[in-house]
Amino acid sequence: MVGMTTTAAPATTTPVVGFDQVTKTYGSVRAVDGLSLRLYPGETVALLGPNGAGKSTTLDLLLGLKQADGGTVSVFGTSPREAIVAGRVGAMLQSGGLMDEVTVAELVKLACSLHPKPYKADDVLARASLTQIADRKVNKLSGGQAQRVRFALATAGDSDLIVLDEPTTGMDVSARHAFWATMREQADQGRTVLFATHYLEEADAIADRVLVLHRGRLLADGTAAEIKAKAGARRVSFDLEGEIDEAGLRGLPFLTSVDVSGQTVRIQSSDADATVHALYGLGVYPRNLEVAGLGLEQAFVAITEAEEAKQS
Ligand SMILES: Nc1ncnc2c1ncn2[C@@H]1O[C@H](COP(=O)(O)OP(=O)(O)OP(=O)(O)O)[C@@H](O)[C@H]1O
Repeated sequence: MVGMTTTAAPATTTPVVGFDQVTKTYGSVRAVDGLSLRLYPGETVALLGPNGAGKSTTLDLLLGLKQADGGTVSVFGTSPREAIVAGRVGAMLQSGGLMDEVTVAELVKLACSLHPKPYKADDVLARASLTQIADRKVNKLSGGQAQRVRFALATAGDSDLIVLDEPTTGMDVSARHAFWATMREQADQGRTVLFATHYLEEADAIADRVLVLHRGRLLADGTAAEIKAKAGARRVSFDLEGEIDEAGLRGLPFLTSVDVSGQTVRIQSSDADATVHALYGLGVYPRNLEVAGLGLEQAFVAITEAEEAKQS
């Protein structure tokens, strides 16, 4: 696993979230498998993983919506339930149903009235860009607008931990930007933000720590840069003239993938220097040669595929 996060937390600091050897099974499926992790104040943490990796189950355990079969889950040193009752946790869940027959403003006011440390409803509406549609019935909202209402409910009061399960699904580009700008403000004020996402570019841009889950286990834990470095591979692209000997290219050492499109070749290699050296050995002369590190998305695919290969 990638080395621990760069966030230096003193050993005496009570973690915001503590998972200690946590396991959760559904029948024969181990959704969470001996998971241990600690989150500290002020961290913005992205939880990544392929479908079925256990992200939602992890968040449900953390919110006390599901009980672990083994291990312990603590939030601010107490049980999830106690932390939630104390108003320390705001959450936005993937499939959280919204009451239908009420207006956006009524629903947000209700959430504020239930929060132990509420914000003013008008401020919550404004922050989620809902003021214009405050009088609209919740069942008349578009998918992206409904997401913004869920976001408003998660930020109805002054919580220290904000948990978001795929928060920007369905939001358009400007709604996403506004959403993450607000989340940055929340983190800058010392709150911990934990979000599960399939948008790796969001994780790369927003998170200062990235957790990669796979089959309920933590495969990597570090900054986005550390995760990219862990994948090790590099992208090499170049143009060739004339007929391209694809079979020859596929025989190059250290390759993890080859893609030929027209006269352009894109490869991934775990040792780009050796691969390029061998390329010249084939007697071909690459033009416009570029070597670059992996993006977070490619690194994520490389790490999870390598794990799949190990297990199969
Ligand atoms: N209530 C349930 N009953 C049975 N199996 C479940 C239940 N909830 C989740 N699972 C299984 O547990 C595993 C982890 O599911 P989970 O929803 O936590 O993954 P995820 O990483 O959030 O996936 P996705 O990215 O698709 O949302 C999957 O194999 C899933 O099928």
